[in-house]
Amino acid sequence: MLKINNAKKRYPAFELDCSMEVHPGEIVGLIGKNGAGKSTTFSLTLGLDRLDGGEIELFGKPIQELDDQIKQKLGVVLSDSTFNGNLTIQSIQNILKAMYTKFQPRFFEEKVKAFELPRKQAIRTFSTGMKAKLNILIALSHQAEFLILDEPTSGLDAIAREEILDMLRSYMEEDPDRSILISSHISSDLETLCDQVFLIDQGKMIFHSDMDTILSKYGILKVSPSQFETMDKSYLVKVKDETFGKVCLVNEKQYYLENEPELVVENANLDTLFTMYVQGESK
Ligand SMILES: Nc1ncnc2c1ncn2[C@@H]1O[C@H](COP(=O)(O)OP(=O)(O)OP(=O)(O)O)[C@@H](O)[C@H]1O
Repeated sequence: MLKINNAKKRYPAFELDCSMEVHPGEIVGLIGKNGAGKSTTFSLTLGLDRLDGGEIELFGKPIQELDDQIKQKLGVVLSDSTFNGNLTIQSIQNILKAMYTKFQPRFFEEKVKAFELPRKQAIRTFSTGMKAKLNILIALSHQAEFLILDEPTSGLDAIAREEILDMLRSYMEEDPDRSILISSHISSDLETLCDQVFLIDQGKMIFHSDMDTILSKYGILKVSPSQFETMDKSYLVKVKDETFGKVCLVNEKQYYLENEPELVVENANLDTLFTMYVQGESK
């Protein structure tokens, strides 16, 4: 679906060099703190920015050859993407109908109603949440094979976020070959949705794993300085100083549960893993 091989972008104060893949049937999450390079990766993937090196292939074709046929197969939400603010949902629907051969008017109208979005009001008057809902509806409205979603749930309350995540799950269930690449600041959203997760920091991919491995293997140990001195460090990935001692990220929590019963082993989630990878030190 998508293959990014050492894609490079150089700005005066930032350099991106990243590789990642999205296979058919996968939901892949991209996490990174503000300014890590997520939006730059998305822009390069869509050919909106010029590559300074490396290769990107979408549907098996170099991104430089992105044509209308491929664009029909993509559903996109970009953080700054929106239609002209004077347009209404009514007029946007007409535009989408003309743009996409597989535009689904019934789906679009049903969801507009379900989200209680006004059809005849200029979209510049919409709240952040209303705009976010509209953007995701637009991306889902033409039976795309691949969704590329940069922060699609940003600005949404918990209930609306869950509705969007459910829509994405239904979208995947309709066709096993569909894929999603999604970024979010809200790790819990990605945790319940994604099959694979990539972590980007300062323009580089610093971690990649499938979600099952993260949840089943990774753990957090909170240890005193003396416990840290004596503990087995074979599966220690990152360490961070805290007032009580150290927080340790380990990638074989079962080993510590079985062999170091005096240590408290907590499950790692995407949030803790992200924090430890970005703020922690390697052993
Ligand atoms: N056109 C540009 N010119 C110069 N620097 C840029 C340009 N676009 C992005 N950058 C820089 O590239 C870096 C990465 O930005 P990017 O928007 O990709 O981060 P991000 O991970 O999407 O952040 P956020 O979560 O805040 O949206 C930032 O330091 C940003 O200032």
